[in-house]
Amino acid sequence: MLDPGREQLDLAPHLTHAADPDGDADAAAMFARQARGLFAPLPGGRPTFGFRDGAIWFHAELFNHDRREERWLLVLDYPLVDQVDVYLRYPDGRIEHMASGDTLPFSARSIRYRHPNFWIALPQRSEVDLLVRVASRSSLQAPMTLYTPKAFAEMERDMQLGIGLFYGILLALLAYNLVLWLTLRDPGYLWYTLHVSGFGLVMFCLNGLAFEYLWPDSPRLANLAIPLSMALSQVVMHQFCRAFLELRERQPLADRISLGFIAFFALMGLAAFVLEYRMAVLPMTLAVFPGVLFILTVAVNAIRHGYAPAKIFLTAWAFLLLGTAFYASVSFGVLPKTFITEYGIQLGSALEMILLSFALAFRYARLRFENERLVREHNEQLERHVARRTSELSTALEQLAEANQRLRESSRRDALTGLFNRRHFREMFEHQLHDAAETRRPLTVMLLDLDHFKDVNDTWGHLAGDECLRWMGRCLEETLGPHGGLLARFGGEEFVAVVPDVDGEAAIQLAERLRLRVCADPVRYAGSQIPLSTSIGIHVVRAGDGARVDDALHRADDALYAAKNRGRNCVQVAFETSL
Ligand SMILES: Nc1nc2c(ncn2[C@@H]2O[C@H](COP(=O)(O)OP(=O)(O)OP(=O)(O)O)[C@@H](O)[C@H]2O)c(=O)[nH]1
Repeated sequence: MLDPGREQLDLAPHLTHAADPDGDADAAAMFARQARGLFAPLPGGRPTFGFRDGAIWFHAELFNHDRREERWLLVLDYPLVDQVDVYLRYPDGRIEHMASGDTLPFSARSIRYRHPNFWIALPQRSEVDLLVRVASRSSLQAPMTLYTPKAFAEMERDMQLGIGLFYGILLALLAYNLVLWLTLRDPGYLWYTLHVSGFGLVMFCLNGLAFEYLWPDSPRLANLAIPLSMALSQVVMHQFCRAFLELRERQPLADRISLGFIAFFALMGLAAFVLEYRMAVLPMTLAVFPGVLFILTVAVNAIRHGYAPAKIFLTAWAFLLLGTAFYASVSFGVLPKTFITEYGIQLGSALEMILLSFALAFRYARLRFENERLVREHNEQLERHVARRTSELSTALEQLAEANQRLRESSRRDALTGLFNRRHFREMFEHQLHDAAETRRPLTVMLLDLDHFKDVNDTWGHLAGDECLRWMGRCLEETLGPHGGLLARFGGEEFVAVVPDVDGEAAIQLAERLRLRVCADPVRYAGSQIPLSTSIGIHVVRAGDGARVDDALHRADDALYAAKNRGRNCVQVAFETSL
């Protein structure tokens, strides 16, 4: 009864049905069967029959009480039905026939809509017999609704918004992650993009939109697209999980099982070209559930092993499963039909895709941090290594500098007495002469020679002689050192000293003190006491003399020679020297 004010009517409670296993009965025969009362109520009140050969016929008697609405739209709310034939028998015996379904071109439909639909004329206050024949190689379902044009437009408006939102989200995620993949080249993004594409394509086919928009003139492609898109979506879904959860490295056994699923779905996809529709779709549909359970298990396992990105991954999958459970519970009458429950799969999968995109970003960030940490650690290690090497090098350089310094010093010193050697003395003396000339201050040059030193060697031996030379050095340092004297061994048993700022009597007294110091105590060596004496020649260099090193030394040497001639153990001032 289409009462006044009624805008739409779900036909399921009003339908009876009869099976036609061979699918060859015609409308006249079925009208006759119905008249004989051979049509039965729907099993469980639902027009759902699973995979069935042949056809199912449905019957309803329609009576339009509404004065205004004579034109109604009959919609079969299931897009995958192969063939739908609608017969209307009017009171005058006239029978009208219309056909639709995805074995016919899309243009055969009454209005351009993703579900098969038919305009039905229902004259006022007359009884019309509705007979519908449904045949399909996919699951046989025939949920039918009658709409007034206004009710259909309003219902469809809401539906289009929901569908648009769903595919909009999918497309945005697809484009965004495709760009990310092109930029970052992380395979996870590629498999995610393909997963979204595969899933989107399946939904597009199942919604009937692929037939409407992609291949409206190819019923063959519309039928082939379902198993192909299923196979593709499952292959990339498993591949995405493998890549995201890093199964090859983290769970090798699960990785092999995953590869098994991929091989199965890939083969079934190929087989869809040759196998009958049902043979291809049924095994795949059955394999989807263990596949999903498997993914849940490996995700839980990954979390248990401390792989943090798997948490978001699992949450994403939980949303999809929850959405699917909502949808299924409406089908089984457990939950009421609301926006959330009816569009559970779409909502769940949209949330799943969004969360998976977050999961990918999280995983990528984690990989980047891990990389940065490794690089940082490596750099720190390198820096420590370089610092250690640098400190070793600088220590070695310091040691080398010290050794060089020692070497330089030893090259300046006489090994026996520790005084400067002759070569270094000449350099230093030259500087002193120069400074003295500039500052116009005097310098006293003393040349000393041990007396009869040959006898010392001959009597007590060379080692005793060496000890005497060392003693002589000490006497020089003790006596002239405090006066800033430049002291050197001149050669053999000869010594030289240059004392600055000393001249005249002071110079003679200083030399006398030195001479007396040398002969005051005998040198003690190996139980022997060796008496020593020295002769000293003095020359005083004055400012303005213009004296050179050799001149000064010659003069002092002459004085020394004179001291020797005077009988030794005495101090002699050079003749030309003016004290
Ligand atoms: N033990 C020792 N003797 C040295 C060294 N250098 C030179 N002599 C000795 O010093 C002696 C110098 O002797 P002479 O030049 O004859 O002079 P002298 O015996 O000191 O006599 P006068 O100088 O005339 O008093 C030589 O016997 C050299 O062998 C040395 O490094 N060690």
